[in-house]
Amino acid sequence: MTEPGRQAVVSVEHLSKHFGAGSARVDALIDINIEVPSGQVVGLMGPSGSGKTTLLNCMACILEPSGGRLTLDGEAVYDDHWLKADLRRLRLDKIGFIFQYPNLLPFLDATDNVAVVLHLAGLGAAAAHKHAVELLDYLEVGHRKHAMPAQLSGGEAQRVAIARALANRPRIILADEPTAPLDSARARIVMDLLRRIAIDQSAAIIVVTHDEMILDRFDHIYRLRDGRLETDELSRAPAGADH
Ligand SMILES: Nc1ncnc2c1ncn2[C@@H]1O[C@H](COP(=O)(O)OP(=O)(O)OP(=O)(O)O)[C@@H](O)[C@H]1O
Repeated sequence: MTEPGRQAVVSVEHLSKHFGAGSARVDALIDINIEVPSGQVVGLMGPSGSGKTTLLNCMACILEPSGGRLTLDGEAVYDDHWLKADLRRLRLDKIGFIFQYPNLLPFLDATDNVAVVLHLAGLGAAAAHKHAVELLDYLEVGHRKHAMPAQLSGGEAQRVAIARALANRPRIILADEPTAPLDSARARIVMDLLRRIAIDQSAAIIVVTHDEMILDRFDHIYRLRDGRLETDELSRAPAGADH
């Protein structure tokens, strides 16, 4: 929930999404309302088929909602239709993506996996390399900067992927099961890094997860069931308060 006077970085109002029509119609999202302020990491949970990925894809402007409103970083982007012509640009400017598997380029070392994105974003090669090393240090994986993806552990590879997702300094980070392949200790390290990023970058981070071991790492948990948000949203103490 957004505290008074604190602007939501992600605001979803009365959002709906259906697929198909007539007897084949599936109501994947029904009247969803979510607000995520800066500095918060929120979880999106629910059984298989409850609408988590559909909601994440709508927030990412990858999937067009069927109705409602979506505001990202103070900009209205959807109000019963897209309000922005260039959704690709919007994604590049505002959103970082983290996936279940890091999807690193196997023929580039850790540094170049990050630098290539910075270079695509317009930095010169030397500046991209320097900033890539800074990002790897920030993600506490700087000591592996010369390692090839095949030489990285699952947790290290995910941290390199997170460094890559930060290349455009996004205010919004959307993560789809980022800790699924990790053991509990590594999952907690990744979640603690996401928290640090949310605070340092005034970002809003939304994590789809089934991982019960990281529940205490979220500021809020939103639970979906059959396309609806359950009303008994669990409010958690800010992570870090008790450890
Ligand atoms: N492209 C599509 N066409 C038709 N139906 C779809 C499509 N995408 C999703 N659905 C349906 O929408 C509902 C929500 O699916 P969604 O993938 O968002 O669930 P989920 O909670 O992410 O599930 P999981 O945990 O298994 O990934 C499901 O009934 C699914 O079958």
